[in-house]
Amino acid sequence: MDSILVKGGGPLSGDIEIAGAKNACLTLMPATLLSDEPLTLTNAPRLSDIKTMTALLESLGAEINSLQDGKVQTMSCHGDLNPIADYEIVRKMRASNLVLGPLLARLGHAVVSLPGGCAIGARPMDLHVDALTALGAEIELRDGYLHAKTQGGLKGNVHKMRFASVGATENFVMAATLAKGTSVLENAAREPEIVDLVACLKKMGAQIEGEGTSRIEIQGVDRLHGATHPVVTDRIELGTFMLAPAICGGEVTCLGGKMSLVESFAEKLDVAGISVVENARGLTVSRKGDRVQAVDVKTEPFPGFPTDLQAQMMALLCTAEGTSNLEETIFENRFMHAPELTRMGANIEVHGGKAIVHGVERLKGAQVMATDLRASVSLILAGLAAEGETVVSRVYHLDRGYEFVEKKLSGIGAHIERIKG
Ligand SMILES: CC(=O)N[C@H]1[C@@H](OP(=O)(O)OP(=O)(O)OC[C@H]2O[C@@H](n3ccc(=O)[nH]c3=O)[C@H](O)[C@@H]2O)O[C@H](CO)[C@@H](O)[C@@H]1O
Ligand SMILES: C=C(OP(=O)(O)O)C(=O)O
Repeated sequence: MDSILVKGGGPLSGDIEIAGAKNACLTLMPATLLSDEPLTLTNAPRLSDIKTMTALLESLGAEINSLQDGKVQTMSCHGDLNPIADYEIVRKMRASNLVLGPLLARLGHAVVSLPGGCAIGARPMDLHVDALTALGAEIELRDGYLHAKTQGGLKGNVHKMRFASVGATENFVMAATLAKGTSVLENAAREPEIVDLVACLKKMGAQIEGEGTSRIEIQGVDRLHGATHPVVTDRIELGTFMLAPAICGGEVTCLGGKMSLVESFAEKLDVAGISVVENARGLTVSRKGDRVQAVDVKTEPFPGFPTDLQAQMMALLCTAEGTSNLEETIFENRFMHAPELTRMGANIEVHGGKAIVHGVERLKGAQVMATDLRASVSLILAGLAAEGETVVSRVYHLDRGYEFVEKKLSGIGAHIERIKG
């Protein structure tokens, strides 16, 4: 297994390119199951999760061509489809569950293994099951698989979710595009990746209103057609790289970054003493003073502070002046980076879903282990600012969500290399 070696150093400077969003691409790709015409995605990120989704869709009967080194994905589902999403692929990634809604809509039945993914919480499927059941699906769990069927196709209905789940919103919206009549989802998630999915579905001929609000209305159509769609910018990669100059000092421009994608995150950075300026090229980030100031953070569904930036923000706050309180409200087990940061000299207390970070002057390099995707990158960020060398092991999680991370960070002056293992 590969490791990443980071040497703490001075300020960072230059430009860093932000890729298309993993979490948008992982819901846009299954949308190809909804049509027998080709769907082309441009600005796709080059990630292992995209390869996993490619393998999954191919196993279901999709033809996929990866062009321009993976930046363009053309997909077509014109032949017979296999309704069974096998455990061996699905277990690798939570987002595999996003084939359930499209398969049900297109075929009227599907058998999808319960998904795997990062061990950040239990992550059940009940909200997906409830949402699709509201559209007339009959779903039961047998042998670790969700067996779903419909009697004569999906039918439009009004459904209110107990919690604004991102994935359940995506499954409901995709399924409802081909359902008979009108469907309404109340308490829908509002994440930019959902807005991007809807933009693509509309290009494919879907009739949808209200994306980006908590009420999405879908008028079912008989069929969807082909389309070409650019994947929206990855706001989590953006936020992660914004933290590099915040932690190390210097000035970095995140190319293609937009304030509207990271508003609540940038507000917290401002309180911590980090300047973020939007310009024609992206977001330019620099530290205002010598030392970052403590700030309290609570994760929430969009437009609140994203849970996917909590670990990286904790890395920043480890060396802040004062004490920061972090509250994780989305996942019940998402502080696994805290003991690893402690190995580097951080002073962190974790009590259930709350963490108290007492800022220290400096972190020190250490051997640490990445436990999940965002934890991995938080340890790299911490290593960039620490005295000496840090070796982050088990970085396969990292490759799920960050393309060419060593190359991108070296490009702004970081000392980082991959040790093949
Ligand atoms: C591929 C993708 O887009 N992943 C993102 C998506 O994950 P994902 O779509 O899995 O996240 P959800 O919004 O569904 O999950 C949020 C919370 O709801 C719970 N829940 C979810 C579904 C369900 O049926 N029952 C249930 O209880 C989960 O355990 C979790 O505690 O949104 C998360 C929250 O912003 C992000 O961290 C992930 O990066
Ligand atoms: C938790 C994440 O991804 P997934 O939902 O694919 O596990 C993430 O992107 O931080």
